[in-house]
Amino acid sequence: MSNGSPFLTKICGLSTPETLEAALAAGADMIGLNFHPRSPRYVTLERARELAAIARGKTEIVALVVDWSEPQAAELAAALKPDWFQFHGRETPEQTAALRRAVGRPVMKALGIATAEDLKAVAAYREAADLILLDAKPPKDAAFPGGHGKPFDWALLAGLDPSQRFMLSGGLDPANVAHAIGITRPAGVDVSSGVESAPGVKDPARIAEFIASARKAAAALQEGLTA
Ligand SMILES: O=C(O)c1ccccc1N[C@@H]1O[C@H](COP(=O)(O)O)[C@@H](O)[C@H]1O
Repeated sequence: MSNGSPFLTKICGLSTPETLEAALAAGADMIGLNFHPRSPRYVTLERARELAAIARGKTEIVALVVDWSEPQAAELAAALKPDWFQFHGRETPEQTAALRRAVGRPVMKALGIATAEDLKAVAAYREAADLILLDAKPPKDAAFPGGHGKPFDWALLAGLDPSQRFMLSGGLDPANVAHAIGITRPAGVDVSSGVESAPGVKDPARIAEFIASARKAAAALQEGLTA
């Protein structure tokens, strides 16, 4: 659980003004714009700028990229001016640090978790990234590395250094997010497919339900911790 910092909710892969407005109305702390071309949530720079103009100052704008070079990422930083970058590929700790220097803003680094062994990688990113995002690993034959709506075994996180701040993602949805928060005590939660009616099609009602359920569970946990 985050040590005193506010609990974060992130709705990722928004691609229309209507669903972005739904995320804002529901109180999303972060919204993700997905620049991975093979994703069903992919947005062009033009569309991203349109969405960012609506979102700026109301929520934190996160640009999601996969295995980009430093010049590519710096160019997007200048063109979009997101508040955060999310690196969701195979970026090493050194590449993550170099990318953070290149974009000049906070970064979150996604790490795939399938076994206890995978947790060993987390410590190496502690200095390189501002936030760690623990996600499920993609299926073996997947065309893109995230957004598959599959959870990992949350009990594995009992083996994580308790001082490690992280955001949880992978297969979260309105029905399971409270349970996931209770088990893993994350600093925040990130969702994409769990608030969709079809791949890439966000559902405003599910977005509202997800955020309300996550906030309620985080508040209950916080109360329990401070009582
Ligand atoms: O959502 C995508 O299409 C995507 C594509 C490439 C990299 C990451 C992607 N999404 C991220 O994956 C996790 C989990 O998503 P889900 O809730 O299981 O669908 C989330 O962090 C998204 O930001």
